[in-house]
Amino acid sequence: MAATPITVAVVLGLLTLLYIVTRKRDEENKPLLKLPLIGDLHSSPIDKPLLNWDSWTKENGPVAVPKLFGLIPIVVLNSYEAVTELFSRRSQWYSNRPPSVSMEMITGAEPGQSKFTLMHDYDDHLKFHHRILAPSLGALAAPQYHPLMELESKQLLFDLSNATRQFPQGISTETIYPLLERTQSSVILALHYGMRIPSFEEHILHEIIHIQTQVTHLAANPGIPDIIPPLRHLPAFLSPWKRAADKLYATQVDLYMRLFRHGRDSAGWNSTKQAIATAEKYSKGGVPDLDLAFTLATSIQGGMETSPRQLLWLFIAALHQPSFMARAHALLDEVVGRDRLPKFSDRSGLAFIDAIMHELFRWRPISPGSIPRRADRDDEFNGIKIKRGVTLMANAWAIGRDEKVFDPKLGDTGDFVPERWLQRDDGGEERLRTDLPLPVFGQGRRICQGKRVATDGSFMHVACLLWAFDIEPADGELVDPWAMVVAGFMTMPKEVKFKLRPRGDWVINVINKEWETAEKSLGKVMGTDVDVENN
Ligand code: HEM
Repeated sequence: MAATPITVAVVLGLLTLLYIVTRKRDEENKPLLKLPLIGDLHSSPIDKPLLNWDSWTKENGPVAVPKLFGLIPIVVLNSYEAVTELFSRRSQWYSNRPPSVSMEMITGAEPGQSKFTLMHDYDDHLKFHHRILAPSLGALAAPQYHPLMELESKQLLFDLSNATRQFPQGISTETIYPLLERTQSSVILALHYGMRIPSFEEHILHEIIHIQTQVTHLAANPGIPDIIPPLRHLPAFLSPWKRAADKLYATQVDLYMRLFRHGRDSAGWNSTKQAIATAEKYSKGGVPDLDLAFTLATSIQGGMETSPRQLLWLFIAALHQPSFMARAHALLDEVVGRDRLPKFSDRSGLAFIDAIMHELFRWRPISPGSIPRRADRDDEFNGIKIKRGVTLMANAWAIGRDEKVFDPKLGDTGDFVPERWLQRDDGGEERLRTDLPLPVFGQGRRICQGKRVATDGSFMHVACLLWAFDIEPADGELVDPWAMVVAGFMTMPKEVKFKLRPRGDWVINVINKEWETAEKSLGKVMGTDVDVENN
């Protein structure tokens, strides 16, 4: 039976009234309103949002308590010291996310129990799901997924070299983006489900992107039940939100279970098989397939949308401060040569390329406000009161510019200076610094579970792109490194046109030869069907 609009309006009105009255009666423990994952702090002004954050951080110091929409207090952590103290040292009180009714409703879950790892409360269930993910996203899995990343980088170069022939006068970031998106989607889907994405036109890719867009939209924009949580209890026939949430849940179950079965039944190692093996080993009563399917799906959400946007900033850095390119080219010629593409086995000799990748994540963190946390007790830091239940955001933009951590003597923190990530070891060799943070991945118990996959993949793509191409301004095009757009809770550069030129004929020859002869069967690329924890 469908409810009439009048019934819905009346029930809504009553519930709103009830909610306001109960809140007034219980001022002390009043629930905080649901926040969008990222609010208007960085989405205004629309044009250059982070320019605003820069001066705002300088004015406010290490911790600021602005009001979102002028109403809701939110604690913003602007220094490495503040985020380390709260999210790492006091992590038992700062490891939950702010409540999100929508994200629970679209996974058919109770409060705090969203089936997405990202939004679940930090309890035993979540710890166990982190445990399930760890072997397939960490160091043990790297030898399994490195050949996959090398393969996808080869296709990226092959696709890009074709595209550069089509656009000799200049190629735009909008033309390149789908090629980067295909590359990363193929890495993530092959890693998780043994499913390569050979072309951007693949139907399954668009099915996933379509669902992700709906989920990200809900995560970034509060719905009415987020503002009036009791609405979650309305039955579907009275609630348009419940009907929409149930529909999105059913669509997700169908998709994630199809992906899960594909992973379980396909040839070669992948994260689905690893998750099943890990769950069987460590759980007493077994883990339902649907739970595993959503846990794996959180990683595809986190993994597919992020890295391609981050990589676009490489082109902006190269156009804005091109001096690092000559050094990168000389190093790649010396270590890799001109007869083959870079491989992971070259990495120890390519510290400067690793430094470029790290600087990219610091200079233009694509999720500058990170993913929020909530305070689970009344607390105080540096004289600033933090009220229980309040939302906290780690300002990755400001933390990456914290001069107590990133020494400005090594380069202005506003500039793109890869050298800040290098130091000499006892033998005089230049090595990547491992003592500096990458704030874009968060910190403490809820740190990004896919950080290793993201940085390994980005290293390989940056090495291959710089090995193959010169990046130069297109005639008459000015590059503004501040020009960016906000997409969901991420930022990406505004469209810009530039020249992407193969560094010589040898580049095309090597790319064509390596792509033609590459092993593309995942059963072979991903190695044998093993539990990596037993290796
Ligand atoms: C450029 C790439 C990426 C960025 C910038 C990024 C950023 C983040 C951030 C900021 C968080 C929240 C951290 C916190 O609260 O402290 C997060 C969580 C997460 N990320 Fe990533 N991520 C990236 C790639 C990936 C990849 C490749 C995967 C998996 C293959 C992944 C899986 C996850 C998961 C499962 C969580 C949830 C952790 C939790 O809430 O307990 N991410 N990511």
